[in-house]
Amino acid sequence: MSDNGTTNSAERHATSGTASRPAPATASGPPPGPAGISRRRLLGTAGAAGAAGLAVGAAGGVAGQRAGAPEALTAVGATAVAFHGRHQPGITTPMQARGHLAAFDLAPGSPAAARKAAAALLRRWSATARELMAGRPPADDTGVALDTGPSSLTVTFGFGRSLFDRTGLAKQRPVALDPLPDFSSDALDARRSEGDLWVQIGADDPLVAFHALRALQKAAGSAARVRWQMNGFNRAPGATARPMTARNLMGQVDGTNNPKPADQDFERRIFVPGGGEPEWMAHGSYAVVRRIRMLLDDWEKLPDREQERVIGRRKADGAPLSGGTETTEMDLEKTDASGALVIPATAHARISAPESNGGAAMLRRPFSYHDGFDRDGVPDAGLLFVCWQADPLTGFVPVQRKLDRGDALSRFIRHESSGLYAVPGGAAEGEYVGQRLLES
Ligand SMILES: C=CC1=C(C)c2cc3[nH]c(cc4nc(cc5[nH]c(cc1n2)c(C)c5CCC(=O)O)C(CCC(=O)O)=C4C)c(C)c3C=C
Ligand SMILES: [Fe+2]
Repeated sequence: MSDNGTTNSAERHATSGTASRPAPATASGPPPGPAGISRRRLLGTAGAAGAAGLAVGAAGGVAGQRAGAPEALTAVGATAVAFHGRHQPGITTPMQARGHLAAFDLAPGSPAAARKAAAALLRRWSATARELMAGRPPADDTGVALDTGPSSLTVTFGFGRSLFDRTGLAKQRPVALDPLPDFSSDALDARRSEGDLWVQIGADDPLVAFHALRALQKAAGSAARVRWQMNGFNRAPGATARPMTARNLMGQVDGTNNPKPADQDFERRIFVPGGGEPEWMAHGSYAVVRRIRMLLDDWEKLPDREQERVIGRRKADGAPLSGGTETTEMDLEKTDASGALVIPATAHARISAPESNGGAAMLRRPFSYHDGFDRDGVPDAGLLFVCWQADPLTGFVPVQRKLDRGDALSRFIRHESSGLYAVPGGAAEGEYVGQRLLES
């Protein structure tokens, strides 16, 4: 990261397509002003995000829009992501420090009434998300996020398979929403899976994230009830000296080989094309959501050398066991003096690589979670795995099938819940998310 906040191509390559974010404005460079950050640095940060293809509003202007808010915020608080755009926010946006995932079920009613209620709800939710993402509190505000800027808040909406029958829109249901196959390692809890509507919230401030969750739940009113809800987190912006790929709760560098927005085939792999099927999903994407518990007591007994063989990458820096640095391509053919594969045949990174799956790829954008310890002190912790693709049948499904058959990591994880959601393209100004479906 250079002083003016721009990310050079080598640095961008060295981090996940979604994990890179600016260093805190106060970490280096000229001394900050009394309010914590100079205007030059603030604008530099917004400029860098814009150059990376991310939708960012006028960071410098956000604080001024709120009566009683501080005159200037740090870059963390001031960064705003645009609600309107070709794609919904929260897909290519850098991963945020805090996340909430929630599924809602529509209230019982006739298909016509349910569709009308869903349309009104998405209109209300879109308006709430747009205001909150710009740092403007809703009319009946609880005050939870007063004093903070938008803090890179994003809200993303998706539709589950069950929504289409509930609303009489079965003919509009994408084939891509067909149920995921059963996997032998699944231990799924139906009550924490699927749902008519899905909401993903991310923000770099925990109060901002909770505020959005509560505002959306209240905006649902009697139209929909929370079916399940999960809380997650990632490394806080500025916690590392330079932008670095995230680590998960097993301590691994996780996200290295994600597709990058600069890749030539990124759009094709992650987003449904305009004019694709069905039409209302143009520029949308499909999210697979899995709550994956990590069996940390077992994992942490394994020596680092063995942990590295499970993944196929070094723990310290994420470099492949075949050599080089984090960004060096894996050499899947390399053998040692005894003729054994250096990256074991069962290594997670080998089995999940596009080269092992006919090119199948997905954009992984997870949150870690920790929901406490049981009576014996066993942690309920792991990954809220969220991956994005233009079609789950050519993304998640073939890769998970292969992992299910021979991944060395599977001994240390358990898939406990699952959801598959159609996430429509971004709403244009004056539109709400999903309007093209709900008013078709
Ligand atoms: C079906 C998709 C995947 C699931 C489920 C999954 C779970 C999972 N993964 C890790 C840790 C790592 N995964 C890494 C790479 C990686 N994983 C997947 C897919 C799934 N992972 C892919 C497609 C890739 C990229 C492979 C490649 O192209 O090289 C890595 C290595 C670093 C990286 O590239 O991100 C780690 C570490 C955990 C802990 C986990 C479940 C809890
Ligand atoms: Fe993985």
